[in-house]
Amino acid sequence: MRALRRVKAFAPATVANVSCGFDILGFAIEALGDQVTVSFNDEARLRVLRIEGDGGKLPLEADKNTCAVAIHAMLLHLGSRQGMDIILEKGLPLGSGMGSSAASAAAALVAANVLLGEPFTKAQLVPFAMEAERVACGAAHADNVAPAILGGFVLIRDYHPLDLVPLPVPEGLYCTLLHPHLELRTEDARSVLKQQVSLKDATVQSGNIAGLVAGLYQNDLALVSRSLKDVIAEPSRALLIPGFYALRTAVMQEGALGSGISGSGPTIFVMSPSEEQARRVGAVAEALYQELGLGLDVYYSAINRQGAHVLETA
Ligand SMILES: Nc1ncnc2c1ncn2[C@@H]1O[C@H](COP(=O)(O)OP(=O)(O)OP(=O)(O)O)[C@@H](O)[C@H]1O
Ligand SMILES: N[C@@H](CCO)C(=O)O
Repeated sequence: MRALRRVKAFAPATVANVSCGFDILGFAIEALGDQVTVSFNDEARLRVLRIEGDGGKLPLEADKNTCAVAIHAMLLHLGSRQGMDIILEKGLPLGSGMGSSAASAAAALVAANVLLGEPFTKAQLVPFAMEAERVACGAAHADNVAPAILGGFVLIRDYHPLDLVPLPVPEGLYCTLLHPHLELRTEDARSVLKQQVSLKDATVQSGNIAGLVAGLYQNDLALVSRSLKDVIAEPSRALLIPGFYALRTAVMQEGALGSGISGSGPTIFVMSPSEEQARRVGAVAEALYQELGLGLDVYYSAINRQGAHVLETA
């Protein structure tokens, strides 16, 4: 078989935390994502040749761009000095809470892995993408990169050692993503979190994460709905998102299953039992934000079950 010279891959946006699963749960969405093309070079180094769609905001330096940082971690593990060129087509808004840095790293890893003849399974790529998250936001959290690579819902049962548990996706589950026109850096949104949790809050949060996982397994959307609550991160972060609680009230009145901050925000995710319901929720949210005089982008999406995948090879 002829060796590959170039691989282009896509990785989806992701919703991390999913309310009660701070740093330990995330899911992938269909609506948008990043594309990365990786090819060999003879320079024995990684080069980010071009970035499109970022408005010139992202770094081309290989030690700062999450595509190159992730591939570097992978090559280091292999003991390889192979040079690669990277082109990033950014489909995700920056600092949105939709796993922008993770999508770049995930797409780059899947492309580079295929280029190298697939020395790694998809799950084995996750630790390399976590190194990219460390560079992007100061914390090597896996709740965006794991679902971006694997698709669906992924639970991070433990980080030491990393124990990933893919979870079932209930039929009909649909997501509305409400992206207010502001940028919130994950690093800043992590800095507002309290470092101590009360026993009472730990108990409430444990009940909800267990309920959410059980709801996904049992295809029980009522249980999913009751479990979409966060008493740990949301109370501190909601203050950074204008209209957060008004939006929650409005979408719940419209029949949503639940809502929460997507990752570190400012995007708010809303879960619905059908696409039709998700669209009604979006319309209500748009009207409310218009009333508040604020800008809002709305995305509708099923849960992405495939995760990062190859688009083209040459
Ligand atoms: N390819 C990339 N290389 C380097 N930095 C990136 C890349 N893509 C995004 N970033 C930056 O990484 C930082 C952290 O991004 P981050 O993924 O935290 O944003 P986000 O979309 O808000 O996601 P989330 O809150 O879900 O983690 C942002 O400042 C963003 O501009
Ligand atoms: N779990 C991370 C996700 C960031 O997208 C956080 O909440 O900071």
